[in-house]
Amino acid sequence: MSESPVLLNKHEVERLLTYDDLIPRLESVMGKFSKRDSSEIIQPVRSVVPIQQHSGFLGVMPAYLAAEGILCTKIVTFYQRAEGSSLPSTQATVLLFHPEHGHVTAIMDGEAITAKRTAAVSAISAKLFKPALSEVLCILGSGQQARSHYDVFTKLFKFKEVTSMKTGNTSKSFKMCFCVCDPVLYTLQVRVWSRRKEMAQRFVNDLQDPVTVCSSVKEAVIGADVIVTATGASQPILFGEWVKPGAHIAAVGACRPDWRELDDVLMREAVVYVDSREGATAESGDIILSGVCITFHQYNIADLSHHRHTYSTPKSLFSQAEVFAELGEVLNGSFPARREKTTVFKSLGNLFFHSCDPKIKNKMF
Ligand SMILES: NC(=O)C1=CN([C@@H]2O[C@H](COP(=O)(O)OP(=O)(O)OC[C@H]3O[C@@H](n4cnc5c(N)ncnc54)[C@H](O)[C@@H]3O)[C@@H](O)[C@H]2O)C=CC1
Ligand SMILES: O=C([O-])C1=[NH+]CCC1
Repeated sequence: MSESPVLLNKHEVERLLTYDDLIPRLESVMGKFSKRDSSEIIQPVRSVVPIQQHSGFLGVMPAYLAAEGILCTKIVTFYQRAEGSSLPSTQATVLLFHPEHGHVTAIMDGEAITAKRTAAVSAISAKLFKPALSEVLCILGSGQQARSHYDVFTKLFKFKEVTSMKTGNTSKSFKMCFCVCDPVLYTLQVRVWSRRKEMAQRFVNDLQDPVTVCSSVKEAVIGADVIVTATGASQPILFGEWVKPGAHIAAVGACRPDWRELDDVLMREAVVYVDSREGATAESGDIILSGVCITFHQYNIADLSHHRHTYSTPKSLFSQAEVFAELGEVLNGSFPARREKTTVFKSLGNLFFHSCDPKIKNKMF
């Protein structure tokens, strides 16, 4: 009989899964995933069961990494919760299997995995696409994802080095000036917006460093270099006309085909990157619904008497946003990072198997 599976609770997963390990591992597996070599990685688009009476969903996300001997699945539920609900809106469990014998070897809390994985992938997108000089980070939402994004973004991008300074600068964004021509360090300014201002205030109260609470999305995003959208919104909340040209948006919410966080203008004008092309086509309302509100199609149909007629039905004045590349395709060198443009990274969370990282596996044996 097979041994009992190892159980890893949220606290243990949080301790074992560090951003320092997670980020390079994710970069490597995303690059491999985008090569679609099924002898290396198999991960189909997740299956999702709607739980209509309770505004929720159950997702099953299996994956197999042959070379690393990782066979696993995440089981996740996500709900649209009322503001201030004490229940988490995303909950998950990750199961690891013995690839040869098929028994379960580990059962891990997936909430911490989901929070850290998602934020780490967004941070990788920001490393690749954010403007070279990024001083203002804006976070829309104040929940679990907002917090993990705050943690990793401020860890990675807190201080920016400017090497070309000739004189000391008195601008308030500069924190220290060692001496003329030395690198100058300045603090990243962080702004946060949430539907209810007190929720944003509560978010900020838990943090060490100063963060500005904004009263509107517009106020929060104007002039921002990097914007994270991590809300449960199902209608656009971020409008392209407010977004600074060249900014980078990590769009984390709106993971259903009929949910959106970003408007058509932004989706059309930005260069759009995704975690998985198939996932984006099946699940991203920001992509699927962009440009479809005003539609007219013209097509010819041979009728029964063999005369061709032109039929007019709604046709797109604006076509659907196009996916430019997967993050993995940039990481593996197949597509460029168009940092000079406004960029959107539309995250759906299809990649999670990095969480079964060697440290967690070591813990099991
Ligand atoms: N891309 C990915 O890999 C993942 C995406 N998600 C999605 O990210 C979003 C945030 O997830 P969590 O932080 O776990 O949720 P949460 O419940 O902890 O936080 C949700 C935030 O969105 C706000 N919000 C809810 N409805 C809103 C609306 N209609 N308009 C504006 N703000 C609204 C809430 O005030 C709260 O600040 C959800 O849509 C979730 O499904 C979650 C996990 C992974
Ligand atoms: O990757 C994930 O676990 C999820 N993505 C969207 C909701 C849950």
